[in-house]
Amino acid sequence: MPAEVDGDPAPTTGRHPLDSLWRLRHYLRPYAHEFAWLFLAGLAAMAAGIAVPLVAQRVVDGPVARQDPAGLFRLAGLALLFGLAEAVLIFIRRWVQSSSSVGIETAIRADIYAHLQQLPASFHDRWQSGQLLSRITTDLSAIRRFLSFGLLFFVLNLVTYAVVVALLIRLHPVLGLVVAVSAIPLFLLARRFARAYHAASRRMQDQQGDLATLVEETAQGLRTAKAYGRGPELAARFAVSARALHDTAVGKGRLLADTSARLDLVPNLTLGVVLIAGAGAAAAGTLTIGELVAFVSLQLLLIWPVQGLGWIIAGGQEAATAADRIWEVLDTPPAILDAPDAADPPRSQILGRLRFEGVSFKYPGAREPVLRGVDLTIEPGETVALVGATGSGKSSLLSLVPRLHDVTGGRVTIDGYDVRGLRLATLRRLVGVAFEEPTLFSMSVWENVTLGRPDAGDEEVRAALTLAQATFAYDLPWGLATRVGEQGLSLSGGQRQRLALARTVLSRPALLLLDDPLSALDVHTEALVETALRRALPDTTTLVVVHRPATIALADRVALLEAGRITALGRHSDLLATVPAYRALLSAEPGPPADDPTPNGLVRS
Ligand SMILES: Nc1ncnc2c1ncn2[C@@H]1O[C@H](COP(=O)(O)OP(=O)(O)OP(=O)(O)O)[C@@H](O)[C@H]1O
Repeated sequence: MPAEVDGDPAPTTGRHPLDSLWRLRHYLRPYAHEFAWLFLAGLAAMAAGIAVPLVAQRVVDGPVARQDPAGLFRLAGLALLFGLAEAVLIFIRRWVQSSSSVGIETAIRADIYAHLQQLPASFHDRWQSGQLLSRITTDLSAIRRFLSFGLLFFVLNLVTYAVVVALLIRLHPVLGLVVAVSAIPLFLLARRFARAYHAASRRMQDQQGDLATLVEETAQGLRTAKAYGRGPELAARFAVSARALHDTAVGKGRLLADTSARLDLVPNLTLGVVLIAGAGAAAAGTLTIGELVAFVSLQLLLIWPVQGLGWIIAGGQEAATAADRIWEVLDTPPAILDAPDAADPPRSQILGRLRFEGVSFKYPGAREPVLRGVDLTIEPGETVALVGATGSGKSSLLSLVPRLHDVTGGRVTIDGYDVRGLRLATLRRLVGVAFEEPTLFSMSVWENVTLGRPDAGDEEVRAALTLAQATFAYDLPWGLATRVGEQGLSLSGGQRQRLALARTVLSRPALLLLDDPLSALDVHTEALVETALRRALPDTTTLVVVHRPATIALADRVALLEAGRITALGRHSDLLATVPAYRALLSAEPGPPADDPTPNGLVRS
């Protein structure tokens, strides 16, 4: 797959609005039994409900007309029995209903979450987290609500309508046909409403996602906002977004109210016509009083299905647009996957020779490549410092090794294996990465540090913490059991970086990629960590992005990255002596123009 479409949201096609919902049908399969019972119980309850007016007809035309108390009691008992059966069946239906729809919601949520984990970093770069959050919460709730109530009542109400109309036609064909014809305006109204509501639902769900993103950004950036006194601006942005959501919600509510009123009018008008014409027919003797009672009672059974139609269509459209939004995520192909014949070499066979061979890389959608033909070989156990101006592509280069992104040209190899030909799980065990901005999850220090090595023992964890100069963790209120990360104990930037580094080294990778992971430490502590790293991991190949000359000097070699290319490679002291651009970068000296990388006789790429 070309990198340009790597992680792009799936394009929306001109499909029918309900297609997305229909595509979720395989989630119903495990609950097919429960749904079958659900519909059976629903249909049986409906039949019991319809039977009551028919019994009433027998009562009026039979025992009441003949003044037969015994027959009256018999038929009244029968009506009572139908009523009881209806109540029991409704109870069974509700009982079954709750578990299956929640089960389906949970299964879809699990799939979305698993898929999000597989999607490449470029997908997450471009999707707002609030949009993902709203899909996995509110959109799924809309689908659950529709599966619990809407779908069932849609089917039951349709069947009720058809059965009742058939019975009405049997009772009195002309009046029955009047009721049947009333379905035409109902259909037209419902179709118009469905279209308008579909658009409003989608707008509202997108706006909910925007609002969730805003709230998340505000929570994360609260300190910055306060420091710059930007609270009022953020509040104003929030108010605009909240107002838009409010307006859409009100519009949707009014659309539903307006349509419900029109829908309501149809059965009530029909009832009026039937009452007048029915009374005439009864007077003319073409309809018995009992039949008229049954006709009107049956027709009253149609009031709720018609009244509920607006709600059901609204719920169906909300579920359909929610399903659309969910498929936009699920249809995005996970571009970075295991190759079919992916290699899985044992760790003991990997020495750790890292090579970038003519590596080029362009972010999806970007006009210019960030890296253009990078050639660099790092020998097993060697430490190379990667140096370059801000934005020169250092982090991008590192991200290609564990395949957070894939190269768009050339290749990256580890001991001759193209990283794209290694199993992802193997690759990520071989490569340990520590970033400048460390992520600590809302878990204990122990869980955070052992994330890549859940089997690590006390001694190994202690050694990793010592190496990363992170033994402060033992002095936290609950020692390593102290919860950190979001909603956990607040740690300083340097403390977080050292815990993240301990996590990286604990996994004993063959290759260590350190993306300025000690920037928050003082120079002295940084040097302590770097020296300890080299002593404790002598066989580990290390590529480290650093800025301070004292730390750079600890590396075996230094690579200078300029405008997407390695323009100089050699020992720190040699580069200082011979490469003006390098000297300029590490001091306050102005360097040569950016388009004139002059590496002065050192290894050039
Ligand atoms: N996810 C991304 N999507 C698109 N462009 C990106 C992305 N990340 C970085 N870039 C662009 O790629 C270029 C190189 O960024 P990169 O982060 O690799 O530089 P860097 O050398 O590590 O910078 P620094 O020293 O400031 O961390 C920059 O111009 C940046 O705008």
